Amino acid sequence: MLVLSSPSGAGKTTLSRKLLASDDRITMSVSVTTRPPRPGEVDGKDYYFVDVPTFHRMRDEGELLEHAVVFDNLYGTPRPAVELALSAGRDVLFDIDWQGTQQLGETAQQDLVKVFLLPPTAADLEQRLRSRAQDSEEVVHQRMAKASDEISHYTEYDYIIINHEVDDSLVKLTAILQAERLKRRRLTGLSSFVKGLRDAL
Ligand SMILES: Nc1nc2c(ncn2[C@@H]2O[C@H](COP(=O)(O)OP(=O)(O)O)[C@@H](O)[C@H]2O)c(=O)[nH]1
Ligand SMILES: Nc1ncnc2c1ncn2[C@@H]1O[C@H](COP(=O)(O)OP(=O)(O)O)[C@@H](O)[C@H]1O
Repeated sequence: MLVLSSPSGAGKTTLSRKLLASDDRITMSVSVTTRPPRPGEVDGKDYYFVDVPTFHRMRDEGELLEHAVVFDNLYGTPRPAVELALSAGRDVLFDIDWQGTQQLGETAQQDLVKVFLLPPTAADLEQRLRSRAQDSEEVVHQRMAKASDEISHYTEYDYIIINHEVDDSLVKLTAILQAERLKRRRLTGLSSFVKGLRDAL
């Protein structure tokens, strides 16, 4: 389970799309949210857009692996898709905030790799939020105001990427993923492979 968190606008969505396009062993976890869709966002692809009662029902029936309030909206990770992907041996990428990351860590610390993305400067962050051109001035202000609080959680993450240039950040994220996949405890079938090797020697 690879988690990518950052203050809004640092580039999580952009980097996630690039990783998904370049690695066929990882699946995106599509969250549910009560936030209204932005122009161009597709239901079931970017998010599952639901109303508040539907979100509450999913939460109450245990259908969410984690959930949190972010910028006055509800967000959560549907459990079945994640469990299905993991049991099929796939990796899962999460674009979730620090609250959700903490909740995943409570049950799956060993299976979690946590990456925090930082903007190079405050001015870059503001410019990226504006360049997305999908949020109102008020929403941009609200997100800038929250950025410092979000960033304060960077110490809870395993890896930090300062997102200067997207392709360079992708190289770094891919390196993290490859190294984590090679951790001895994550290599299924390793002991029988080594046994076979040793028996042949
Ligand atoms: N805990 C949690 N956070 C989420 C989830 N989905 C998205 N988020 C976070 O909610 C925040 C706002 O997301 P969004 O409205 O798409 O805005 P953006 O980050 O500016 O693109 C971001 O920090 C996301 O990482 C989720 O399922 N659970
Ligand atoms: N490394 C980067 N350099 C310049 N612009 C970027 C970079 N990464 C993302 N952006 C732009 O910044 C805006 C916000 O990026 P996005 O991926 O939506 O952020 P997040 O998902 O973290 O809120 C988008 O317009 C995106 O094209």
